[in-house]
Amino acid sequence: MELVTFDEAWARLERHVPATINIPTDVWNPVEPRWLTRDVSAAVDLPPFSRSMMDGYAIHAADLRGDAPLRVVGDVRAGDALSVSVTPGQAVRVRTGAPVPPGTAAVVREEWVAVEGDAIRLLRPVISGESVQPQGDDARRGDVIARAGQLVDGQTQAVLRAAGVHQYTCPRPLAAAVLATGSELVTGPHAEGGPPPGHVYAATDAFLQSTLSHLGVEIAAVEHAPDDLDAIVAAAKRLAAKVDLLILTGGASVGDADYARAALAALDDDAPLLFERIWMRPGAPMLARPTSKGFAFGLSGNPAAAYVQFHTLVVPFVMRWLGVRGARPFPLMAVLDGDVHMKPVKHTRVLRGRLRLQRATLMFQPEDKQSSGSLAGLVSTNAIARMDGHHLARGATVPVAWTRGWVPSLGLV
Ligand SMILES: Nc1nc2c(c(=O)[nH]1)N[C@H]1C(S)=C(S)[C@@H](COP(=O)(O)OP(=O)(O)OC[C@H]3O[C@@H](n4cnc5c(N)ncnc54)[C@H](O)[C@@H]3O)O[C@H]1N2
Ligand code: MOO
Repeated sequence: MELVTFDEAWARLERHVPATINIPTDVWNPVEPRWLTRDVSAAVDLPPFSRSMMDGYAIHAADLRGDAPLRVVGDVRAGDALSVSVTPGQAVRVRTGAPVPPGTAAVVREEWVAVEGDAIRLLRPVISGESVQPQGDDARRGDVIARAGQLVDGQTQAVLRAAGVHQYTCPRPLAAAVLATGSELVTGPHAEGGPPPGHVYAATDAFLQSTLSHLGVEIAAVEHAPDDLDAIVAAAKRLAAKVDLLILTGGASVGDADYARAALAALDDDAPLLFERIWMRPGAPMLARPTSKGFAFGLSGNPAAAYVQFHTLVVPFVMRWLGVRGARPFPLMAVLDGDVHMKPVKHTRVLRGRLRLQRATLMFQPEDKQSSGSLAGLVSTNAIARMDGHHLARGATVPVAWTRGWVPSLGLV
């Protein structure tokens, strides 16, 4: 069976990212993370009118440094339409957020004036433009305010709304299904006294689901199937016809009860398997192929191996699919905090561990246990690191990717 290098596996995936169907999205709906497929321009000036930044008095250019009393001729509140203007010798009371009247050179905050009946007197000179935000100061109508590839979350939506944008364009949300295979899997609530002999509790779909959900992918189904070729093929076909992304786990290796390859091959259309084994450890047995609705992966049964396959290749692939232009495996570099010695193998090793900031340096500390049978460390794992070769000394620089903490990592690709 052909083994491909890690970089070749990514190159093949990159060439097969499905085309997205772009849909208009309403800026007033709460949003899962989305990525823009087109630049967005401001529909109105931001702010839409010149406004006061303080509670105070709008005054004319002729009165910025005078100490003569200024007659207060009007009062404008936030939300009011303007009906007065400011002329020399006059002031208009304004509130924070109110439009400033025509003729305004500055707003003097109310702490800086003495009120004398229906007039005010400046307690200090004011500079031109003080406490006034001009119309279009932040962005002008027609300016590009968010570029294609930009993350849209509540923060971006706030800007789009403020700039009068009602809709933006991003890929249609993806739906995914997970099919966990293995007759040994116990999928219900924990039984008293542990699982039946020879059985294990299903684990992998928990992190697949949560990470995909964080990316805004809808989880349409999570199913389990025993090691039975017909059952797995039937479930895989049914799910692949329904969702954009199908992830099979287990049975990815070469045993006579390993059916992932047959199940993926049986999917309706005749798209090729892009690869079925990678020079990667853990995580060598991994399958990938386009489907008529999208894409399917077969991940290793070992949860730790599946975790590595998922975060190295599936997550950046899905992010590309969602429109994150820069998404790629191991987008960051970190300094290794510990020596790593491994058996010499031809594989690209992927280490699980913890990223943390030490002063201004990102440090990666590998977990003690790196075997594909070790799962317990994932409780504190928040990153993976790439290791080519079998020895790395403390202080070496390694390519890394976050596996948790989506808010920082989304901005970093
Ligand atoms: N003769 C060979 N045997 C194996 C090879 C090989 O090259 N030749 N490759 C090994 C490698 S490397 C890996 S990784 C595993 C992957 O095998 P499968 O994808 O076929 O996985 P399974 O056999 O189905 O399961 C492996 C292991 O993981 C447990 N498991 C499965 N699914 C789950 C789940 N959802 N939650 C928790 N645990 C799960 C399962 O009980 C097994 O213990 O193959 C090697 N074998
Ligand atoms: O590829 Mo396997 O995950 O090394 O055990």
